[in-house]
Amino acid sequence: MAAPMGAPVLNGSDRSLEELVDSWDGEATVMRRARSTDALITIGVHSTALGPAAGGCRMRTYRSSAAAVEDAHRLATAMTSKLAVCGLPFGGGKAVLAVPSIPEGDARRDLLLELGELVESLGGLYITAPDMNTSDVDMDVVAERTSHVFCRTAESGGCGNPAPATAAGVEAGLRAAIAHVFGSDDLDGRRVLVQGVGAVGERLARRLTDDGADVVVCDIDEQRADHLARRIGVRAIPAAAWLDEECDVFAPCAAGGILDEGTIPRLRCRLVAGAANNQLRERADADRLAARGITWVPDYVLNSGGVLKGVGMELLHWPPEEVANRLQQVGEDVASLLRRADTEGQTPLAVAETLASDRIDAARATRV
Ligand SMILES: NC(=O)c1ccc[n+]([C@@H]2O[C@H](COP(=O)([O-])OP(=O)(O)OC[C@H]3O[C@@H](n4cnc5c(N)ncnc54)[C@H](O)[C@@H]3O)[C@@H](O)[C@H]2O)c1
Repeated sequence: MAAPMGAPVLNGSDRSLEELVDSWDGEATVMRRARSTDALITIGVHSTALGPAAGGCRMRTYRSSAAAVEDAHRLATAMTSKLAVCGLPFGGGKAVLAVPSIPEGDARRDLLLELGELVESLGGLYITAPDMNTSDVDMDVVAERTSHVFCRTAESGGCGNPAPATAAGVEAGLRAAIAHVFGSDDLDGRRVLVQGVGAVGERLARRLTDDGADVVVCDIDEQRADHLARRIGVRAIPAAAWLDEECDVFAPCAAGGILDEGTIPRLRCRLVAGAANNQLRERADADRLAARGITWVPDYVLNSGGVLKGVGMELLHWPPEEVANRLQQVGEDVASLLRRADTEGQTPLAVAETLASDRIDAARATRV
């Protein structure tokens, strides 16, 4: 699966496929070589303790099949925690479409149909949705082969693009975290650096600007950041300068793995709260942040708005007002998580992990 020059490739670790499958604590690793294109379809089902495994379908380029499986495992594991913390009756899963380059036209359609067939063959064990490089329009195609899919287009009866709901949930949680750290949720003049102004980051930057925050944006696509900055009247900085920018809040809304032993000592903020999945390179990074006195809101607690809307509307048939309430609830969840972390002298990550595992253990206990 050689990648073309210039395509962003995820390398993964050097572990073999066998090691990855043997060492994962998930329930199932499903792999299928696509018939139509040079692609590997892999689905990680991490846990069905709370219900069928739900989670998005990521399309991207990987160095190897092992790197793709590793990503599916990592993302599925995070979905288990996200859905458990949200209190939703679903487990965690994730699909990865590992492609040499992002397909368009018929090749894309054929690949999505094959994903639909694979999902259908699992009989409801896993329910798919959009993720990186896939959209609600793609989910309409997947739905031609399976009913186990959510976040289809509004025209097809789905909830549409989840990004606006994700951004709304992030803002609610971010305000609660600001109140916790700074003593007031007033955004007026509060400097927030938004890294990545794609589907979620752009919406978050707009919302925060409307509410009076002093927003600074950056993106590896520097033209995108500059355009947005001009349109909403904020400042853009070069993507590489994110560690040099002094701010109250750093809101990562781009890639994962950005917080590690190299970057954490250089952060110039008191709070890190953003939408990006898997922000920590390793678990110990939560302790490194705490040791520096920086409050970090676990990403899967803050970025649950999209899944709350998709699952709520399409799988649990919540009315619109219930969806809106649940998005605001992200703020209350973050506030109570941060309070508990302070009271118990634990990191917010440790508290979120306990919350998730308590819910999963309680569900297992009632089944026995
Ligand atoms: N879309 C959702 O509803 C949703 C839900 C939950 C979590 N997330 C997570 O939030 C993050 C953003 O999602 P999105 O849907 O907005 O993605 P997107 O692809 O629309 O936007 C990502 C943006 O980040 C930029 N970017 C990538 N790497 C960068 C880097 N190193 N520095 C600066 N900018 C960089 C890209 O150029 C792009 O503009 C991802 O980590 C995603 O997994 C998204």
